[in-house]
Amino acid sequence: MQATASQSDPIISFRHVNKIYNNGTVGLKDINFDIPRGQFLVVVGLSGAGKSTLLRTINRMHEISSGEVLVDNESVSAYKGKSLRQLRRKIGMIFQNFNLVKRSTVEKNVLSGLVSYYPTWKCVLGLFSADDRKRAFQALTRVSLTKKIFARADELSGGQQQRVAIARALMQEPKIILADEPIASLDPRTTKAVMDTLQRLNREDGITVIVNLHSVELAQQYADRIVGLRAGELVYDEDIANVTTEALDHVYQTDSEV
Ligand SMILES: Nc1ncnc2c1ncn2[C@@H]1O[C@H](COP(=O)(O)OP(=O)(O)OP(=O)(O)O)[C@@H](O)[C@H]1O
Repeated sequence: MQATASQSDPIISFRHVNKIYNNGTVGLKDINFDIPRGQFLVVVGLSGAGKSTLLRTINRMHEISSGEVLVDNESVSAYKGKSLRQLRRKIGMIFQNFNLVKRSTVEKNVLSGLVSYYPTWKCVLGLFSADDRKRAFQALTRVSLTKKIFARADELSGGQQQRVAIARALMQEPKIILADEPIASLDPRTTKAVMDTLQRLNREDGITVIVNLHSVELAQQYADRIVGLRAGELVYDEDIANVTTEALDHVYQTDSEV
């Protein structure tokens, strides 16, 4: 599938997106908004508000029930097989629990970001080209972790492991990074290192970054724009210049308080 987007088009658009889980739970309710290329967007909201669901509709980890999610002007629902793999290549994803192979080296974990480019057996046997190993080194340079390249992943701190996960995503040369609560299990110092790394990739490489966060303080510190979800609905959407703590508090009211 050929992307036909120009630089001024949004990189992602939500058009009347609804997601109802099989058990009837409403995940998302009539979501409508655009994300411009190169934005650092933070999504906030109470636990269960729909933040993870929203993020996962972008790379089709979750299927939507109705509406449209567009990436580069193409509806992601239309992608199948090879084209779906290509869509997922341009979207890196970072998880709260890092999703590393803990007994493998940092280098092998980073190289596994190429899994959609290599046959699985080559990945399992670790048969990567010298060129790709060079790229893995460069990706680790971007997250300031080259010294740990031959360490086992489980020898690293949580923050370092998350930066390995970011380096792994960089191997895909992503246009978009989705980060689902990337700092939820980290202490304040390592949180800063991870958020600073995401900010650097956004500013220096122009990668569009979308981060789900519980912390309003961090959201205000890093975001270009904050959107807020409550019970699957978009209830807040402001550029950072217009964000006020009082208005954000409204996002965190429970249904009985609204
Ligand atoms: N696989 C699923 N099946 C049924 N309901 C689900 C499923 N995944 C999520 N939900 C429900 O959908 C709603 C939105 O969940 P989601 O995980 O997107 O929220 P969240 O804002 O990311 O929460 P948290 O901050 O706790 O991660 C919640 O009510 C949740 O219980």
